[in-house]
Amino acid sequence: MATDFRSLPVIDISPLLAKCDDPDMADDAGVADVVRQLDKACRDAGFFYVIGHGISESLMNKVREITREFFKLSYEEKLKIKMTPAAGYRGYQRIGENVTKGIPDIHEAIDCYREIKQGKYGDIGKVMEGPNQWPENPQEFKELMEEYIKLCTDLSRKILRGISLALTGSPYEFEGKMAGDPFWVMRLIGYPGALFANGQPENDIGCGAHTDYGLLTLVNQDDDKTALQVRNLGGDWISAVPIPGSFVCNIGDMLKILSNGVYESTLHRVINNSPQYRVCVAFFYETNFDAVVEPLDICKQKYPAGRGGSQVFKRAVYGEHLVSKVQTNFAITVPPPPPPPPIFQLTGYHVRKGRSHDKDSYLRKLENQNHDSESVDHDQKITRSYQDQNLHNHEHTRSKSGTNEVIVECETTRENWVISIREKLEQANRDDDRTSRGKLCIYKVPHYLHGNDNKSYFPQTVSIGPYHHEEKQTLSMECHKWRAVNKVLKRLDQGIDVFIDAMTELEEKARACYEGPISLTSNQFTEMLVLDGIFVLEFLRGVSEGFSKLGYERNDPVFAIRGSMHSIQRDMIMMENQLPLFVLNRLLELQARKFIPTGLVAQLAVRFFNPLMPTAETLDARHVSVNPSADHLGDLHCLDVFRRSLLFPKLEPRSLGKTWSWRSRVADKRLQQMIPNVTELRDAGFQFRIRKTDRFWDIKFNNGYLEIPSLLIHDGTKSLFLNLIAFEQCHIDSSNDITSYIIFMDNLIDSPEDISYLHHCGIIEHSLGSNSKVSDMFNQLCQEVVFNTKDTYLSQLLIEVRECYNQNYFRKWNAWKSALRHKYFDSPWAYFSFFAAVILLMLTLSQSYFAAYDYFKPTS
Ligand SMILES: N=C(N)NCCCC[C@H](N)C(=O)O
Ligand SMILES: O=C(O)CCC(=O)C(=O)O
Ligand SMILES: [Fe+2]
Repeated sequence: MATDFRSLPVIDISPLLAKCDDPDMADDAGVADVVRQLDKACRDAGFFYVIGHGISESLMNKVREITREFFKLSYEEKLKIKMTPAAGYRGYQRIGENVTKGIPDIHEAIDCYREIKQGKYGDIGKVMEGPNQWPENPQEFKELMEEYIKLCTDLSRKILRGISLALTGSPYEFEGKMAGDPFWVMRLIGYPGALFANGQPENDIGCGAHTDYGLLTLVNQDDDKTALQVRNLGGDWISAVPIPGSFVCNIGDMLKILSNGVYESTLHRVINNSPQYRVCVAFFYETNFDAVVEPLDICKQKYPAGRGGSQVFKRAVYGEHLVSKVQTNFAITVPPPPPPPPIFQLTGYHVRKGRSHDKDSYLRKLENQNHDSESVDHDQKITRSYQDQNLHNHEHTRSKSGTNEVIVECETTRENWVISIREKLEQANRDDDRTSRGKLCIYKVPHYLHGNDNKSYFPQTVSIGPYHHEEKQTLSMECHKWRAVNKVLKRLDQGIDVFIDAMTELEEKARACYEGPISLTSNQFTEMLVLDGIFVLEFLRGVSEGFSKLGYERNDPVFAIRGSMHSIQRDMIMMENQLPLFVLNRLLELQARKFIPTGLVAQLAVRFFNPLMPTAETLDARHVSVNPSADHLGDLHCLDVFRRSLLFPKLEPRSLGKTWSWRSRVADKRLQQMIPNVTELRDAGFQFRIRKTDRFWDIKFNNGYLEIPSLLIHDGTKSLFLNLIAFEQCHIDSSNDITSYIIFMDNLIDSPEDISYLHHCGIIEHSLGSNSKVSDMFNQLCQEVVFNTKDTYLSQLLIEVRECYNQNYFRKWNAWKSALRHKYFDSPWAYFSFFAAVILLMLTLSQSYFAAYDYFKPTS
């Protein structure tokens, strides 16, 4: 049971070692003293330093140095002993491949395990069978390690004799059937040095909070970097500051069970804040592989004191525990479940111009700087804060003890209980996320909408997603997709497996986003996700960061701002040509090897599609610098992101979901004519004025003036509008704001003259060649659209315009003016006589005035 320790005790175990082959060792005063210290350390912290252990400091150093030498080798070299499930999870694991609580650890490692004779432990053991993979370089690696393992095995057994005594047992409780044939694990670990942001270390989680699995761990760590942290009862992380020549020794899950929870397997983690690469060699001494581990009898009875009844900790089979841990650790076999949402404060990268390369260079550095402590970048502007994972093991089990069923609680404090509940909630959240069906959001354009307009709805250059997979017109782009994947892998110096595995995990969820059956097989679908996803991301990033930064030539036929960019952009916005955003997010995350803020992909997409914006105003800085996590939650795909950015800042929601009423929901164009066209309105005295705003939908009506923001129409606008409308039509949770706007404009525009006048007012700019093309376009846009004329953000405005028009308000005024003009002022003479009459009238009036004045004037 952990306490609120602030430091870890140092125990000189030499008196124990001196006597540890003597069955009566307990009688020795020196041994008794060590045993007392061990007992206290194991109860209070579950962690302690061991000195006087008999393994020479020079051997400890040598083991770390040779490990450091290995990690300095090229990836190519290191991957010669790559860890795979087929190799029994033995061998080299790259940075980020090990996963703790769903989060990739920023370390690389070699795992070695005691050899398992074929078939010795049946199916469970089979998973971990196979010889250890030792590197050829550095030389004598294997010999040195094997000697070290022997010494550590020996030392661990001896320390455990002391711990046996501390639990008031014989010295040999951890021998015989429990641990007489002990399994062991050795993990050689390298943690990249921290990068610095504004002089502050970046706090990469080298290894997330965890407990060790077996009996006892011996940590041999670098002397000059403080990185290992141990969690105390209050939740504070206490650093295990290195003591040269010592081992940091801690208790694993099996010893916790054996001791019936008296000794804690304490939560710990690693954060390397030093700019230098850190090496740690962890030796894990375990029980027998097939041991059924349950509390020792001596512990069942006596511990924990103070509570009635025998309290029995849940039992476990060590081999099963290990295998399940190894498999969830290893990202490649069992991909990490989606992490609990990290809290990100992100400034600087991808978001603001000029710093967009930061993240990429950060990653490159992460891998390159390993051994090069000089290359600390003080120019980073990345700040992050991971949500503290207060995850803690807690077990609450029922077990049979004689005939009485005893409810057992091992963590008694309320705090730990609360922590365990939180952990379960988080786990459920992750499971939910992993298994949940994706939400239907990518539709095929309904036949009634697309008619024969394939060009507007179907990709012409590049197919993204399953609907147009490998269609003839898009085939020539396929080789460029492969080229993009190669480029990414080369940049990351990484294999394709991670991407394939991640997409395999997302397959089901991704499939569920698409409407209707998809003919691709599982492999084809997954391959498509990898290929298309990486391709899309290269474009999004290329536009934001510069294609040359991503390693493409200036004259690349595809990955360049010129070239086929224009048509690719148009294809990538189509409704049938989408990938779920979570697929893109995951792929970007894998490239970043860490979590990226929700919304980063969306921001990249907003930039990428900016040229399609139908406004003359350029994108306001607000659009891209909004807090990424806040504004893009729930984004579905690129078309959805673009649509939302068009509506930014958000329109007030009018009603929940779509309302349905047969009377007002129409697809008949005549009934959709809610207001007259420009010519008619002008005749009725309405006036038009451009409205200065970057919200292109923000139309106002004041005193006879219709104020409309400028609209920029180019040759991609038709397809863009059609796809936006199609999405709003298909997606039940989407508002109909864009459709409303387009129907409104369609109402106004019937003829080229309408366009001509709107252009005259500055409201419409276009590059289609003739006004009639523009009016034709508008007249085709909403042909078959089903639209609720009452459910639009423009409802109020439409009512007012219609009322004014119907009451002839402006027309009456207008009619009066023109009647006057026509009747009385039809010639210059009419004006002349009018003015002559006015002057005569004024003269007459003044004459009358002076006459009256004379009459009444008082005589002086
Ligand atoms: N005991 C061993 N092998 N140490 C490595 C542990 C790293 C934590 C592990 N990923 C976890 O999730 O538990
Ligand atoms: O790197 C360290 O100091 C400890 C590593 C560790 O806790 C582990 O691998 O289990
Ligand atoms: Fe550990």
